[in-house]
Amino acid sequence: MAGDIILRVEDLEKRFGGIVALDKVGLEIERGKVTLLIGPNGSGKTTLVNVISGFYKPDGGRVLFKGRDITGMSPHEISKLGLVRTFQIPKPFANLTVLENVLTAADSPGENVYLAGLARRLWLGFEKRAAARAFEILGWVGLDHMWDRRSGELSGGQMKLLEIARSIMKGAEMIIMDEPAAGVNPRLAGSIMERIKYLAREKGITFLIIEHRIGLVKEYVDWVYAMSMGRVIASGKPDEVLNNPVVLDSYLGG
Ligand SMILES: Nc1ncnc2c1ncn2[C@@H]1O[C@H](COP(=O)(O)OP(=O)(O)OP(=O)(O)O)[C@@H](O)[C@H]1O
Repeated sequence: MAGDIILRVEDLEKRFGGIVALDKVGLEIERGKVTLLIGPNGSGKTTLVNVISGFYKPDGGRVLFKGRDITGMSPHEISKLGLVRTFQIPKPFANLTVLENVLTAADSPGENVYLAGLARRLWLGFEKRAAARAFEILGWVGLDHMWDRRSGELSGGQMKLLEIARSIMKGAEMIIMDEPAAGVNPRLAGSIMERIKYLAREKGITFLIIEHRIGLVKEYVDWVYAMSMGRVIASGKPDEVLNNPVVLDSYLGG
């Protein structure tokens, strides 16, 4: 794939006892695109994103983000560099409003501010900027009209959009998402994917998504990687990969 490569994975290996979960996996993700990772159960998709985002240490190979070797860094360090994995919003956060949920994802100005004795003035300035930024991001995901609603009142689909908003507030340039279309009806799944596509096209945010409901998402993605038994078995434009006999066989075999 040509273009600006934001993430490169080289010869990644991960074993669990005798199981080879990743067998020299390599891939390239282009900036500002939506890339879909598919494969039958147990093919290594979750292990791959766990290694990329720092939750597992690989047994071999490298992960390069924006040209920098991030292999073996902690999830927190990786997230600070702009590669963020979304997670379900924790239960206690359901009582916060939509805006508060986005604000809690912001980086505070840090301890030095307090030590400087200028705390209050700087803090207020920070809060004002953070609130303006949070509103802007809520607009991008189409939740700005719900800013003062309790997050617990949101639908499953809106919660997914809130997860994305929190990631962007954290400074994400690339977002890894597990099953954005899971548990939402097909029409809503389409509107979530429409937003993801918009954020990629218009805001330059890169997405890597794992999704089992391929039919619902394929029209919104730019590139597909297919895995089977710990290896990448095909990559290309969605229709090419999804009609590839090797890929179809891997699902039948699984
Ligand atoms: N923590 C672990 N300990 C032991 N084996 C694991 C662990 N995580 C994954 N595996 C094994 O590694 C292989 C790849 O699993 P992985 O969960 O990455 O696949 P997947 O493609 O994400 O599957 P699914 O679509 O079902 O989520 C499987 O054989 C799985 O049993």
